[in-house]
Amino acid sequence: MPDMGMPTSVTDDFAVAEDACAKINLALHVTGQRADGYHLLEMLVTFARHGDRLGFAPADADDFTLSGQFADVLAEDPGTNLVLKARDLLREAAGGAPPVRIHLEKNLPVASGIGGGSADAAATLRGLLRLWGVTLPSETVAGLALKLGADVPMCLKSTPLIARGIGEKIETADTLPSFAMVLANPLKGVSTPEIFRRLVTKNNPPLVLKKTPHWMEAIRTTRNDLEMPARELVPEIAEISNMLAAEGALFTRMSGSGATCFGIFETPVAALRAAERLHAARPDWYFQSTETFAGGA
Ligand SMILES: C[C@@](CO)(OP(=O)(O)O)[C@H](O)COP(=O)(O)OP(=O)(O)OC[C@H]1O[C@@H](n2ccc(N)nc2=O)[C@H](O)[C@@H]1O
Ligand SMILES: Nc1ncnc2c1ncn2[C@@H]1O[C@H](COP(=O)(O)OP(=O)(O)O)[C@@H](O)[C@H]1O
Repeated sequence: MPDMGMPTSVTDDFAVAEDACAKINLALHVTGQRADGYHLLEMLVTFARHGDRLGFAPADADDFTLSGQFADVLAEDPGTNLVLKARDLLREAAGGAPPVRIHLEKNLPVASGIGGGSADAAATLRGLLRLWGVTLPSETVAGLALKLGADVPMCLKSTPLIARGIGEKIETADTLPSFAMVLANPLKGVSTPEIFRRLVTKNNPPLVLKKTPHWMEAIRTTRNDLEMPARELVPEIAEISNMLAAEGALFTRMSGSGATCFGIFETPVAALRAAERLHAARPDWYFQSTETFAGGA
């Protein structure tokens, strides 16, 4: 059932717990391409209260367990989980660290444009730094994050921001307000490289945010350049966006490379009611009401 935030979790019993909040690309402009093929991006990004949840505790031997709505997808191949990559990378950077038990409650759909894997990797870095009592320079931690994925440095911050490059050049967006939102996904995984391959124009106009106190106005003038190729690949993206709009969303857009779309609603109650109705109409799809964090907190 849709809810407004983080429910109680099995991870609450762990020595250290961390939220891995969903990343929402409010805007994503593709402005060029690097020599190595990676695309240059300019993004306005915020984070939702809803997300995965991780627990960390001392143990006799390393251990990793999974639970949650979307655990099954990852349970097939736990050894390749980004959580373990983050653990191993941090342990190496710290010059060794004791065994640890990690639990991941997987509430976010996988490969869905809201950066669940990146948020889990970032939460692992934050959680293990705390559990192990390790202090590293912030640039070192940011470097480890970027090694784990382009979105991981942003997820490390989990606060509204503008990111450039491939996501590593970050400035906080301190005046961005909180939004009441419904996340909607037809539960069709989307391959990020495939969406980038389908891009026709790679030198689109940059992200220009009008200096206005009305952020919704500013966001309306921006784009997600990956939405058109994603719609061609997954027709349900158009359908689910129309469903959000029909439920009263003030604004809808796809996040990242999809297929998750978000609808911004007037109030948290309006978002909750919309998610309930959408869930009743399509119980096989994913609808989640949530609120995003305000900047400058
Ligand atoms: C599009 C974004 C926007 O926040 O989010 P998601 O859709 O993943 O949530 C990210 O830039 C996703 O970055 P990242 O997390 O590194 O992408 P991956 O899934 O690892 O896919 C990597 C592949 O996608 C292509 N790729 C990715 C990022 C980028 N800036 N240019 C690219 O061309 C490359 O072919 C690369 O090998
Ligand atoms: N903890 C994790 N959560 C989600 N995906 C993971 C995780 N660890 C590894 N992956 C792999 O990373 C890929 C991208 O996942 P994800 O971060 O959910 O994508 P997106 O950024 O598009 O939402 C998936 O195909 C999955 O196999």
